[in-house]
Amino acid sequence: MTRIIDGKQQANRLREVIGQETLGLQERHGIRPGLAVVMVGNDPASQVYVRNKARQAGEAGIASFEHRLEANVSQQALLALIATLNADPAVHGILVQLPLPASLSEAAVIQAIAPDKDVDGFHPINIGNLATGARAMVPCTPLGCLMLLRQQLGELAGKRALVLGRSNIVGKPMANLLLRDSCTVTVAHSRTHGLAEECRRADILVAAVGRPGLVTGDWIKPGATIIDVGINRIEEQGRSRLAGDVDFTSASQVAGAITPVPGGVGPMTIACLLLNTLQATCHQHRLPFAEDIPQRALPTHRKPTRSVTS
Ligand SMILES: Nc1nc(=O)c2c([nH]1)NC[C@@H]1CN(c3ccc(C(=O)N[C@@H](CCC(=O)O)C(=O)O)cc3)C=[N+]21
Repeated sequence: MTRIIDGKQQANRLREVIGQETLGLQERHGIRPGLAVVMVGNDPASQVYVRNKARQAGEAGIASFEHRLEANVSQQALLALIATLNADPAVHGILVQLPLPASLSEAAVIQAIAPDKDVDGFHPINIGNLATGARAMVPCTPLGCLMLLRQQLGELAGKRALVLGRSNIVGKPMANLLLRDSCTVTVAHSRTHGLAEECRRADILVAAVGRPGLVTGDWIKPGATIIDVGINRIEEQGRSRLAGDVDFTSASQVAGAITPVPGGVGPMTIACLLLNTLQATCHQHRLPFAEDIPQRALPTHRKPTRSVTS
C-alpha cells in the first residue's frame, strides 16, 4: 500500500516540541527566540508565507519581526537594515525572502547576514560547513525533506537517491544531506540525458525543479519514496490550484510512500525555520541545543531493517 506522508501533521508535531523547548528557554533563562523576516516588494504569494511564518512562530513561543521594504529600495538601505538586525540581540534569526527584485544582488545580501543568524542556511559559510560535514545551519526545505525521509525509512544508508534539481536552495543542499546520511546520490536536472531511466533507479526521489507534473508513475521504481518539493500555482478549468513536480495520481499507484502538495514539504519548511531559529538562539547564548528534537517529535515509522539487497 502506498503511504501518503502527512507533512502537515509531522510539522505540527515538530512545532509542538519546539514550543516546549522555547518555553524551557524562557523559564530557565528568560530568553525568547526572535526571528526577523525581511520582505522586499509585495509579491502576493510571498505575503502568504510571511503571514504563516509569523503566526506559527508566535504559537511556538518565537517573537517575529517583520520588515517590509518597497520594491525600489536601494541595496545600501537593505544592507543597512541587515547590519542593524545582525547587531540586535533580540534577533537570533534573519530571513530575507527570495527572490529579490532584479535590481538587488541576492549574493551580496545573503553574504551580509551574520552566519550565526542565517536561519535559511544560504550564507557561503553555512553552505561550506554543510558540504564538509561540519556543524552548519541547514536550509529549511531540504532539512524538512530529510526529516520526512528518516521518519518514513528509518535508515537511509546505502539507498540510491536521486535529486531532481540543482538549485542552491534545495537541490545542492539536499544532495549534501543525503550524502551525509550515506545515500548513493545522483543530481539530475533539465539537461540530464535519460532522465526517466535515472529516476527509475532511485529508492528515494526528491523532485525540486518547478515543473508541474513532470514526474509520472512510469518514472518511478515500485516501492520508492517520493518527496515532492514543487509548489507550482497552476490554472486548471478556470481555477487556480497548487501542483507539485510529481503527477500525484499516477505516482501514487507505484510509489511506496509519497508527499502530497499542498500538505507535504511546505509545512515542514516553516517548522524547520523555527527549529533553526531555536538552534541559533541557543548557539548565540552559548546554551546547549537539543539535537534530538526531530527524533523526539517524529519517531521512525518503520523499524530499520537490515538488508543486503537494498
Ligand atoms: N529566503 C527564503 N526562504 C524560504 O524558505 C523561502 C523564500 N525565501 N521564498 C519563498 C519560498 C517558498 N517557501 C514556502 C514555504 C512554505 C510553504 C507552505 O507552507 N505551503 C503550504 C501551502 C501554502 C498555500 O496553500 O498557499 C503547503 O505546501 O502545504 C510554501 C512555500 C519558502 N520560501
